[in-house]
Amino acid sequence: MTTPASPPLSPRGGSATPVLSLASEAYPLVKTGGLADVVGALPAALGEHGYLLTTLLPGYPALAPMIRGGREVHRWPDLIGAEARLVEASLGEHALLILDAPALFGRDGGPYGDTGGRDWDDNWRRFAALARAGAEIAGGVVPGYRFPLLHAHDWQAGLAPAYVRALDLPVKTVMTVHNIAFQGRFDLSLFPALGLPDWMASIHGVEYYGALGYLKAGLQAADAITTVSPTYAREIRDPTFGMGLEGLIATRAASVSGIVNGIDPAVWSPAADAALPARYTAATLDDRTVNRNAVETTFGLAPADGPIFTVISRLTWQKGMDVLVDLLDDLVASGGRLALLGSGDKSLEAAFLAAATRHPGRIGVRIGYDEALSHLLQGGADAILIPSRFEPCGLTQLYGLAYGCVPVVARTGGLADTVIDANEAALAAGVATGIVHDGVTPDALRHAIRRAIDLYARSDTWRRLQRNGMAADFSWRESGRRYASLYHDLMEPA
Ligand SMILES: Nc1ncnc2c1ncn2[C@@H]1O[C@H](COP(=O)(O)OP(=O)(O)O[C@H]2O[C@H](CO)[C@@H](O)[C@H](O)[C@H]2O)[C@@H](O)[C@H]1O
Repeated sequence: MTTPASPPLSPRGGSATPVLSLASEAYPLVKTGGLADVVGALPAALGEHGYLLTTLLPGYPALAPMIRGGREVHRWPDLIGAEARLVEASLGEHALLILDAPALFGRDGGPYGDTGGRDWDDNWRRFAALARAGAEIAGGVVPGYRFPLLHAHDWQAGLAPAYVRALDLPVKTVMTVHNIAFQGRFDLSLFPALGLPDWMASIHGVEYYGALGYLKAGLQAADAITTVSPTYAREIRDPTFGMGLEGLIATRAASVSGIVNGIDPAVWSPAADAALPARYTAATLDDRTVNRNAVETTFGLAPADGPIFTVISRLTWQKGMDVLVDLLDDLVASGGRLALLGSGDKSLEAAFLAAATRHPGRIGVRIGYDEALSHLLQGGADAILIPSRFEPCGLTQLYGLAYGCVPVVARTGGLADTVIDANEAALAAGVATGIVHDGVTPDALRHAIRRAIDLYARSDTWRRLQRNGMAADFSWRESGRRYASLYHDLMEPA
């Protein structure tokens, strides 16, 4: 069905085409990972192309001040079993709708689980409510609002395209996969509570290997599917990366595309970063030394000649942290140091802390989540290690490139698409930006770390790597254009 060509109703007026972006996190309001960065940056990226994105977010406690200061525009007495209201708010230029449902979202802990990291038992209800609200809002349930296009991010928004279909709404849908490993699987017995038509309890709807699959539902129902890099878009057709969804992705191949993430220059720019003791550009890279010294002090590293590696990551198997942690004695013996910021699997956290105890002055570990510290590390460390087994796009290598913190990455997903290995040909051609290794094995990673240490010793070559990375364009310009073109094609098919 084609969207009627009626003039778009824009909540802020004007002639921009309204799009509802639906997600469980958005920087700077709530962030547990890269999803938030992307959802937070898309409105500005698409604004340049005539689309006005409004982001619908759950009313977590962190949003309480905005809920208090916002304007109620709708109420649901029973949204998947909970009372809810919709509050209009904004953060600077970023238009927001907040789903205020205290029974679902008004609780301490993270967006998905309690303070101990245990998933909430009712996540199925919380994110079904978010998705149902999103579909209804896009369809026009709230006076003054209608969105001809709904853009759903990850499994938490995955049911939204299914609701659009079930309610037969004149809304086009895009499902973006930031990580196919997280799928939102729940017991099939919960299906009746979702309020979807019976036929959707099948493989053609939300059923998935005898369970409910929220991401699966979105992939099945959406008009278009995107993921966050071209390589990952190809990889997820393969069982190694598709995590059981490869068949569906392959079936829908004509509707799947990969659009690499950009970075938000308002947040990630070494020339204007308030979190850095010294701001710098490619022309003033010597000034980075001040930040490097701050990294040494903060992480208790003793001055030395070799490079300071950093890791800023969830400490998980996906990120290859189990392989890296076993190589740290070698990294130190080869002349490297490490400043790590991360949290995740308890056994990995303990293993990194043990390595720091074994190598005082050479390895510093900060377990936790610290946005400002992540900026200091990008602005002061020499190289960032990202040995991911799979990486849909990856943002920390992009921040590394922009900050002259040379990325050392596995050749997978978006890492393969954004870092050019410093082999002799690429060095000679002046295009190398980092070090890329094949496979996440101890040998491959050890070799990559040693290559980085050797290259670092060739200070002119290292400078060139830094400058090449800093000159590369990972702004949202091109990716924003590609999303805009997708939106356009969906709403006004040729
Ligand atoms: N301890 C810590 N303290 C402070 N900041 C920390 C931190 N640990 C991580 N971060 C920050 O969190 C973000 C993580 O970004 P990634 O691209 O690695 O995404 P992630 O795997 O979460 O998400 C998924 O979605 C994104 C977005 O599409 C994809 O790029 C990615 O491949 C996919 O796995 C970065 O902004 C990083 O600086």
